[in-house]
Amino acid sequence: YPIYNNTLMYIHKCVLVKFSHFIIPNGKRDLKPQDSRKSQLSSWSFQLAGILQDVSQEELYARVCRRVVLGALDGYNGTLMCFGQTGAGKTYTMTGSTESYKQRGIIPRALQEVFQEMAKRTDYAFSVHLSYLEIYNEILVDLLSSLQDLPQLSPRGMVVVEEPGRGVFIRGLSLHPVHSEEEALNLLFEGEMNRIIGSHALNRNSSRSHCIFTVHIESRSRTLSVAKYVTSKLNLVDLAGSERLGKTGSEGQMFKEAMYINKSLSFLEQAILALADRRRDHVPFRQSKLTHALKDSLGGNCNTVLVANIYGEAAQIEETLSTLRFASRMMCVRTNPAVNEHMDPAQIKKLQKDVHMLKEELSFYNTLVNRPRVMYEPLSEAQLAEIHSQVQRYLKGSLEEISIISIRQVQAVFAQFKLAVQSKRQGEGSPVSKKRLESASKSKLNFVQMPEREQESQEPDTESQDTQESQPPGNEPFNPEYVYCII
Ligand SMILES: Nc1ncnc2c1ncn2[C@@H]1O[C@H](COP(=O)(O)OP(=O)(O)OP(=O)(O)O)[C@@H](O)[C@H]1O
Repeated sequence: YPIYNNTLMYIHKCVLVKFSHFIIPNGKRDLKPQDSRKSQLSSWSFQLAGILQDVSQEELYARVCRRVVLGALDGYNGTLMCFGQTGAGKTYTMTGSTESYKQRGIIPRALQEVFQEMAKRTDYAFSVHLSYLEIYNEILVDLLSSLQDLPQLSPRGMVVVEEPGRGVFIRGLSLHPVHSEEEALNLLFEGEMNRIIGSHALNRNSSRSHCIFTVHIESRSRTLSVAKYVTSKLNLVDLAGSERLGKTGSEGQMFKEAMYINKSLSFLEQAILALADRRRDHVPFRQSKLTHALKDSLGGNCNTVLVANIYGEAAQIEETLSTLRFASRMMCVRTNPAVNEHMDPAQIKKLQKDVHMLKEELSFYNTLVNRPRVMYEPLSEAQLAEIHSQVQRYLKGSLEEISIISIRQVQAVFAQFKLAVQSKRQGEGSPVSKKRLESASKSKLNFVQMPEREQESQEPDTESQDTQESQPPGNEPFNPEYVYCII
């Protein structure tokens, strides 16, 4: 790819990171910037997932983000993070341009997708909350705090905390329920506005901060009354631009801002290096507010995508190389995405109560129809042995029928038949050992849910069915092929 072409204003803006080969052009010595005398290299290669050159916002979203956003609706945490030098297009990529609808960025598109997809998944009840955090010079700022009636917390009142079962979260950061794309977009714009107002009031540059827009999703099945529910966090991160201190000659407040940014980005890089190194068991997440806030969003069970924004100008080669180096390090971080499932204690209690009530109903019903022997507890060893013996006697013809007393018993009988067929096929013959009997009764579900093809192959043809029907029950020799006809 002809990256260093001075005629290009932006080369495309986004390099995305995962496995593939990205090569900066060979032998373009003339395009090497004047001030990189230290390096004699004129070509570099980086392991990245792909390069997006001059692509539309729509294509970028489809290729890089959609998978992560849909994953969040299934219960996987997701992080989409833009990284790169100042002015390389991170905010454009993440939020987009206000000039036209077509140029909207990842966040508005992700919100649209979340609500559209939720409307399609009618079997689930979703709830969505939003938060918008800014980290400026190691100070946490809630960009949506103005929307709450609660007294405003001072920045010092907000802290990054970790709790078992809840993971990492910011204590004091406001969470806002949203029910439609429109509501969610309003909050995004409110946050953006607060970011600008805050930066004017405090006389600081709004682009010199890290921003984390988080979509918190919770889903519960509407059809199954299970105590299980699923949660996820979709973090959309616009990092502050990296910049060499010497290059801009910044001083005063700008110098301080740049120092904080570089420090936090360097801690981010250290955390990523540690995450990528399997021999390291400690990852220094607590070194900065940024890494601490992103602790469970970089590696672990999270779907993480880094979008590295770069300039296509030769004069920016130092920053471009440093961005790509960072990106290729991120490539080495192994993640193991997993659904965040939780059990709702209140729902568990309710289900236990329901089971208790149903058991009482059943026992009442059994008494009415004079069936007091029915048991609903798992079968004991003695009961399993009795079933084993009954089935053996039935197969030999010495027992005419097995009386049905409960569903559990029917399942254990079925499991016995299955074992008998299997051992006959393997030429082992009966009797079936007690150990196999126990394991068969445990595997009753497998038996009930036999795959269709297996069922088909074990079903006798009509002819043999007829033959079997015409045989008198009782003293005929046991033919396992017919067992499933009985079933
Ligand atoms: N792909 C693009 N197409 C058109 N304009 C773009 C593109 N990328 C960025 N721009 C424009 O370039 C300017 C700088 O981009 P942007 O503010 O997104 O950079 P940034 O990396 O977020 O900078 P900073 O680190 O200072 O926040 C903006 O005016 C933006 O609209």
